[in-house]
Amino acid sequence: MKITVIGTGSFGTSLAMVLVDNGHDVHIYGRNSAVVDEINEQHTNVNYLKDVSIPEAVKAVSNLEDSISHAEIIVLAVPVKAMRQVTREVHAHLKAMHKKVLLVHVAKGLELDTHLRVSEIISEETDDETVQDICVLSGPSHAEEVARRAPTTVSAASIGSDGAKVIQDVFMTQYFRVYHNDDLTGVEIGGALKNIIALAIGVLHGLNFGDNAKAAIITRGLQEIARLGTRMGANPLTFLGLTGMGDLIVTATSMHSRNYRCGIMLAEGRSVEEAQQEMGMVVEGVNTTRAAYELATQYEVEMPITKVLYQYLFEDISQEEAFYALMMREKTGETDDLKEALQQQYKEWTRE
Ligand SMILES: NC(=O)C1=CN([C@@H]2O[C@H](COP(=O)(O)OP(=O)(O)OC[C@H]3O[C@@H](n4cnc5c(N)ncnc54)[C@H](OP(=O)(O)O)[C@@H]3O)[C@@H](O)[C@H]2O)C=CC1
Ligand SMILES: O=C(CO)COP(=O)(O)O
Repeated sequence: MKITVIGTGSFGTSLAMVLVDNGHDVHIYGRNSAVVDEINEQHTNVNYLKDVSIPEAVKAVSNLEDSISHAEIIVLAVPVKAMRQVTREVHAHLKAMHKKVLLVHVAKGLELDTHLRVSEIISEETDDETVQDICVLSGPSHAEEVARRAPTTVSAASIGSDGAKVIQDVFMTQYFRVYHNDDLTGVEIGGALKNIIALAIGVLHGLNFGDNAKAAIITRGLQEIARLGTRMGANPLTFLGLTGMGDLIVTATSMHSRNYRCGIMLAEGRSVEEAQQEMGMVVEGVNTTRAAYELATQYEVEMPITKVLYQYLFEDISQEEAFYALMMREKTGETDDLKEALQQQYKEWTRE
């Protein structure tokens, strides 16, 4: 198929490689012409993927209109904060061309202010005349490992009933296994909120709090992700899958993760702005912590780790205060909320 990836960053580049390996005719659009030239001439993208040789079949382009006229499927691989503007531009070109495509995004975060999931942003900026379906591809998939063709598993979900299965076919290769999942909300919430927990674990690592504390934050973090997710309509089981526990493990335990590394930098004394600047790549967990904290307040869901990280990032609470707030909060049962969500889900299944 003819596919255009929008975004010549780390994940966009590695996905373009997967698609070329799978026999597709792939263009990758980048706004930075130096990166576009580097991909076409050197077959590298050193600022985003070190020691990676990009197949010559990946054709980089710097003209958005041309890249869209090429595509039957468009993969949006830009950060959440750019998603609305990029989608708006893509939609305008599609409209002018009287063209309809399948859209798939791979971004992991929530929009600041609106708190929307990425498929909801895309929905707002497109219509049925330009878009067949809106899909997400998400799961434990560090770009650095995908680009060296290391075995990777992800999930696809979509607004319509067909998109996810088309995306499963399009991306699936020997080393990149794709599942489909009918829980779009759960897939997007898991992918977005794991970045908060990875950032928090990075801080713990930097402060040398130890492995017990890391296990606690990963486990309790998954609980609070599931708590908010199920209140937003997600299936609780999704959080035990690739886009929940899977992505949380890969992000909260790996030096590939920008969120984890950003947490370490914060613990070493860098400001949020300095850490993001030094990273040179997107750290979605910062904005998503703010959005999730506000959503938790709106839905009246308890998210103690998200709240403490929010205060650490934006309100300057001390490490001691953060530690005390988590360890000495009111006593609770371990599985109470999740039990309720599972009972609710079970009622839905048995009604069907
Ligand atoms: N890296 C990973 O391992 C994974 C990342 N993701 C998710 O994918 C999304 C993208 O991440 P990733 O590729 O890593 O990010 P990077 O920071 O590596 O790259 C972002 C890319 O988006 C481009 N970009 C930013 N704003 C615009 C814009 N307005 N118009 C066009 N291009 C734009 C940047 O261009 P420029 O170079 O000019 O700044 C850059 O090429 C994130 O939401 C991330 O969470 C998901 C799974 C794995
Ligand atoms: O989502 C990722 C792996 O699945 C990458 O996480 P980071 O954005 O923290 O690097």
